[in-house]
This record gives sequence, structure tokens and C-alpha cells, in this order.
Amino acid sequence: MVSTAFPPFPDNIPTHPLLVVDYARIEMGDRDEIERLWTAATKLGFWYVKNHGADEEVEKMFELGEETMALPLDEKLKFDMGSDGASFGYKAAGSNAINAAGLLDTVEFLNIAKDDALAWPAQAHRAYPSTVNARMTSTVRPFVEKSITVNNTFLEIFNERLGLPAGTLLKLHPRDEHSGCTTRSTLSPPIVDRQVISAHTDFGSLSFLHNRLGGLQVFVPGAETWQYVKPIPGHAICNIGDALAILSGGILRSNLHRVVNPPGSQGTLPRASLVYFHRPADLVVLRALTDASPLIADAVGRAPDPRKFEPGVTALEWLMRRTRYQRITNYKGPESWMASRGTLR
Ligand SMILES: O=C(O)CCC(=O)C(=O)O
Ligand SMILES: [Fe+2]
Repeated sequence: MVSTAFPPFPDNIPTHPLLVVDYARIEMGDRDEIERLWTAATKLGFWYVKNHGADEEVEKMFELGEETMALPLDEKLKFDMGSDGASFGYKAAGSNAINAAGLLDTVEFLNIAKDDALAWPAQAHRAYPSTVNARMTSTVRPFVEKSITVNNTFLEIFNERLGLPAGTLLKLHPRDEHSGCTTRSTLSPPIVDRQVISAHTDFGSLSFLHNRLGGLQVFVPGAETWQYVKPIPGHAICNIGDALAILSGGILRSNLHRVVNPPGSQGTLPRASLVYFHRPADLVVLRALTDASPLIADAVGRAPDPRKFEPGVTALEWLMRRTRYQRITNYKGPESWMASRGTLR
């Protein structure tokens, strides 16, 4: 069982203490808490979230991940996300490159589109394994709903702090339009010879991540080494992705992170994790919102490479490019790897 007690995260290795944001206090409009959130989002782009109220939904999603990953590989491959850049469905271990030399990954993904969870029993994008269908109403939809609520609360705060007209960021993340918003359940076996997920920035706006075993590491600006983020029970980990970094002219930070084998005695166990990726609607053109906020205009004006904030693509195109070029079937050499990269390399 994924959900039973785990060996402890070792107490003798360095970890990076993310700021802890109390979601209940954020909802009450607590000024100190909002200030802490702003500091975390602009300095590192990663923070813990406590009192998010999603524990039960998260627990059930871990069960769903476990049930689905236990299906025979043949069955899971019927729902493969394919190589054209689509990012919903199943991805087998060994389908993606994890470095410029084309080393294969060892992690399985199950991505369930927000649009499919909300449309169920109708289909918005694609079909899923029977284990997912059986829990679409009881498990997936409630997790999606909770995740949207938490992420949108953060977006509203960023909207105000960025000096954007009320509702600007929420309008770019409409619940009922097609988007790349998705749940992701991961599973990786213990490994010694490679990273589980190599250094990357997330593609969308906000990631709401739930970890039980260690292995996640962040590259803190100015630091010389990767640092572990210790999982804390009841604490989610939230981070900014490329889309929000671009929209905010770099004021909100999309930070590099990666996943390695869990440290210490945790390292002999399979590692499961769960994320909800909050992303702009497919047709949103990614560009810094300079016309809507003097703060953002000023940040872009001072940026060493302002072109970075006008990639000239939609959120869907950005997501598809990055997904497509990770896929080993599209690997032609180091240049394919570079084509899969985001705002920070
Ligand atoms: O599994 C984790 O801890 C992080 C996963 C991650 O970074 C991702 O899926 O983008
Ligand atoms: Fe990530």
C-alpha cells in the first residue's frame, strides 16, 4: 500500500526549508500570510501549503494511482498519450529522454485532464483505464475541484499584487474552457543510475504537489548544489510554472527542480507522487501582461532578455512543444532535448 507508514526522511541530510503558507489564513485575508506567499512566489517560486483541506481527496487519488499502475502494461498502453505532444493519458517508463544524450526515464505517469473529469461521463479529450472511470466521480472530480479552488485563490492574490485589473488572471484560467490542466500520478521504482525526473521547470501556471517520500530537489538561486525538499505530512508543495512566469514578466518565478531516488532508507521503495497542474486555457497567447500592469511593464523593461516574455505561442503550443520533444521517439540529438526546455534551462 502506498498510503501506509513510510521510513522517515533522513535527518542528517541538508534540506531547503520552503516557506510555509497557511491556506486557511490566506482565505481569511491575513496580511502576513499573503506577504509570505508573495515572498515565496517571487524569490524561489516554491512553498509548502498547510490547511489546504484536500487531504481526503489526495489520499483517494494516491489509491487511484496505485490501482492504475498495478494494471498490466498492455492494458495501460491502450491509453498511451502518444508522441505528438498530447499530455493526457498514460506514459510508460522509458518513453521520455531525461538528458541531452537521450538517457531513458524510469517513471510512469497517469495524467487525467481536468476537462475530462468535469465532462464525465462525456469525454472532452480522451478515454482512460477502467480504474480511472470507476473513480471519476468519487475521486478525480473532487480532487480537481479542490485543486482549482486552491490554485485560483493564489492566482487572485498574485493578480492584486501584480497590479492587474481585478479578475485578469482568473479569466485566463477559465474552468469551462479546454486547457492543459491535468492531474498527474507518478510511480518510479528504486533506481541508482539516473534521475527520476531531470531538471525542469513546470509548463503551466501553478503546480499543487503531494509527496510522501523524498526525492524532490530544488535549485535555489545563488546556491551551488541541489537541495532536497522534505515531505511534511499534511503539507502540499506549490510552485510557479512557465506560463505564470511569462504572464508576470518574470516577477513570479518558475524555478528549476528535479526528482532523484528518495534518500536514505526511503530509497529502496517505489516512489509515488501526485500533482495537479493548473494551466491557462489552450488559446491564451503567452506574453507578459505589460499593457495591463505598470509593474509587469517595468519588470520586462529591466529584464536582460525581454524576448523571453513574448515567446509568440499559445499555452497549448508551449505545452505540446515541451511534451513532444521529451518523447524518445522524437529524439534526434541534443537539439531535440533543447527544444523540450522551458523558461530556465
Ligand atoms: O514527483 C515530484 O515530487 C515532482 C514531480 C514533478 O516535478 C513534475 O511532475 O513536474
Ligand atoms: Fe515539475
